[in-house]
Amino acid sequence: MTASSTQTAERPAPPTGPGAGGTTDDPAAAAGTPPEEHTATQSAEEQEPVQDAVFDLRDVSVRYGSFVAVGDITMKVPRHQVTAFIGPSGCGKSTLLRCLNRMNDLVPGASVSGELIYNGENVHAADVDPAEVRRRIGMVFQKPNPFPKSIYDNVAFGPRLNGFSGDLDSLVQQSLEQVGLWSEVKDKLKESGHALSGGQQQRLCIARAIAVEPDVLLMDEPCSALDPIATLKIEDLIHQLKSTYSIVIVTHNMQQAARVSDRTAFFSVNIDDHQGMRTGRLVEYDRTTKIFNNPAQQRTEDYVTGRFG
Ligand SMILES: Nc1ncnc2c1ncn2[C@@H]1O[C@H](COP(=O)(O)OP(=O)(O)OP(=O)(O)O)[C@@H](O)[C@H]1O
Repeated sequence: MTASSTQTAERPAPPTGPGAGGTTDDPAAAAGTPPEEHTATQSAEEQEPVQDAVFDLRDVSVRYGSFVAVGDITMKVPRHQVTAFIGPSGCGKSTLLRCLNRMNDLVPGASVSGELIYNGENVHAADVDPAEVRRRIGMVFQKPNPFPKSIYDNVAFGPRLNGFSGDLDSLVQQSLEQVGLWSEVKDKLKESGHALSGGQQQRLCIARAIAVEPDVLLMDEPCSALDPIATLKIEDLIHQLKSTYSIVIVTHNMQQAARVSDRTAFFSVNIDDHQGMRTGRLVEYDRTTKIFNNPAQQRTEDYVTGRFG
């Protein structure tokens, strides 16, 4: 039995959660629209403590110009576990994810306030090199994006850039083995990465990310362009990789969040009374079993049971 199927058996699928088939007094929720302006949020003290945190976010807000896309996020992300970010479209999941490795610095007009501590260091401090942050905190995107290079060169690209002086062939092999791709590609390493299937391309991108020996992997909807079989392979891979890396994944697929993650952060959108600004807020953050089986916030329950979003 695979790791992911074990998890699936232990964790009920989201639609069987506590609110499924239940009633609500909120007409907006009953109508399937989110009662955005009334979103209650969990206080930092109510969050399940994280003993060993790789990230410690303290009142982090992210703006595009004057627009606050996501506001006042306080949470600790555990080391060597999988943390899922879930929530309706536009609540700031990807924005927050991209801030963790300063990828959002590349977006014109984007700015961050608050403290985003990674292994005890503020990643936005003046003396921190964003390129080094991105080497230690790798990223895998929604759409597989191999470079227009050979399979070998895709994996070797980062180590070469970093001046890797060890045995590159071994490193490429190990990285491809870690993502379960070696046996499928070992006889065609010189062929283009684009000649692989979508699922293989995504595993190649993960191999490329881990070849530079990062500490953290950020994954932004890594399976949304894949078929169910390729998706299961990536989910199995995520289970294996978490013993080596801390992983944060954005997903729209709640069953996937339930299957792969140890902790889940549910975000939603609040509408500012005066300006009508739609700002993403962290509604609830806890162990995944709690979020899907017994959430503290009504809005979380409405979301995970499919009542809105
Ligand atoms: N480059 C940008 N410039 C201005 N606003 C942006 C930019 N990128 C995102 N936004 C806005 O920030 C808010 C959060 O967007 P983000 O993509 O982070 O949300 P999300 O929860 O990941 O959404 P989805 O699930 O649809 O991908 C949205 O209102 C979005 O329109």
